[in-house]
Amino acid sequence: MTTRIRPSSKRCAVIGGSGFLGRHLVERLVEKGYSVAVFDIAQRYEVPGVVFHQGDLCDKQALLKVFKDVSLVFHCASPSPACDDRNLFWKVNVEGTRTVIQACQEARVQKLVLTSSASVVFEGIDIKNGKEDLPYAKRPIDYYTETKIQQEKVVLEACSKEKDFLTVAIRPHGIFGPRDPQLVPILVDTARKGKMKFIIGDGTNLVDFTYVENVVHGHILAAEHLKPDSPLCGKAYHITNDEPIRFWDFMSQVLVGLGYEAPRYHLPYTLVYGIAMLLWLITFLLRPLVNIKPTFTPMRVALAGTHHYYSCSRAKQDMGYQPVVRLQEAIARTVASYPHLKRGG
Ligand SMILES: NC(=O)C1=CN([C@@H]2O[C@H](COP(=O)(O)OP(=O)(O)OC[C@H]3O[C@@H](n4cnc5c(N)ncnc54)[C@H](O)[C@@H]3O)[C@@H](O)[C@H]2O)C=CC1
Ligand SMILES: CC(C)=CCC[C@@H](C)[C@H]1CC[C@H]2C3=C(CC[C@]12C)[C@@]1(C)CCC(=O)C[C@@H]1CC3
Repeated sequence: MTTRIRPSSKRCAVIGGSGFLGRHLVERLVEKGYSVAVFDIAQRYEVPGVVFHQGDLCDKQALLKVFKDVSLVFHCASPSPACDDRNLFWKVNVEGTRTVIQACQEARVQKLVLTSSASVVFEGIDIKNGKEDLPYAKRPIDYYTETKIQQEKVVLEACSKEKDFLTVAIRPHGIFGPRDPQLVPILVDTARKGKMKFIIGDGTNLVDFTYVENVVHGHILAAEHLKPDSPLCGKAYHITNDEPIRFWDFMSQVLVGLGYEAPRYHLPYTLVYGIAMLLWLITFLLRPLVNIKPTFTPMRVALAGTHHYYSCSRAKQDMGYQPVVRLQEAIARTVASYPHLKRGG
């Protein structure tokens, strides 16, 4: 009989470690003394001591090479929500995640921490202080959400004390911070095109925007508290800044901080949502001929015009989570990190 020596609990791999969240996670893990391997389809930076492996998470053999002697895997890879490719989402988020689980089990990885999303329960209708027991969206607005739901289910169902394989899902919402390729760049691009003049709805809808360092903190706490006898096994956790803010106040603060004007004129929510649905249908029908990416997708309009904020009391209770950077400080740091996106810059 061969006995396998358990790898140190500080040997981990980060799938999607080249991405926005992944890179912040890698940097913090290194600071905390973890030995880190990154697995991603692209390598975009270098960190001393971190080993990069370029590969597709759908490739089990490639994963197995990286998981050798690893006890903990963070899975924070996904196609961008902006890509509207249903096949790619299913292949990577669902089938690929099944492959990640198989590779973890074959390599005898003990813990898998998935980056899920709070949007798994969002179907365009107000959510106020939503808890983790809300049902999954029955009619997900886009393919990203549809596949994030399946991905989370697959990961949580794989949790097994008998197999010595424990899983947990972190559900962040509206991650922002330095190097984010989505939120601030999309916002500035929209402002530069002169399309940020309008507020969708009455502008009072509250939303969670979560600073990336708080999301990273939640992931590491989850990994460290995930044990056979802990309540975390097979569960999902909201991680937010715990300071819901009006969507349009957040947008205005970032825009004004970067030298752009805040939106002022109101448009009715149902009108804009209807136009976004129509645009989506037209782009869908024209897709064999041209690939157009509209700024106003139904999901974006829903995010901009409804309440969607979540309670993170479960994370506070089970893993002692508290945000480490408050919202105003987080906005100031974020704005300061984008000098090249300033007006006239
Ligand atoms: N950014 C946000 O506001 C939120 C993000 N999330 C989740 O957080 C995770 C990370 O998101 P971000 O860092 O914002 O995205 P990102 O796009 O910056 O990073 C994703 C990374 O995954 C990699 N990747 C994609 N397909 C891959 C494949 N087949 N094999 C290996 N690597 C692959 C990409 O190269 C990229 O480096 C995702 O799972 C996303 O669903 C959840 C809630 C909110
Ligand atoms: C809270 C949350 C889940 C945020 C996720 C990030 C993005 C979905 C947003 C980042 C910039 C936002 C944005 C819009 C929608 C949501 C974002 C893409 C608009 C398109 C909404 C309609 C407008 O008037 C323009 C906005 C530009 C920025």
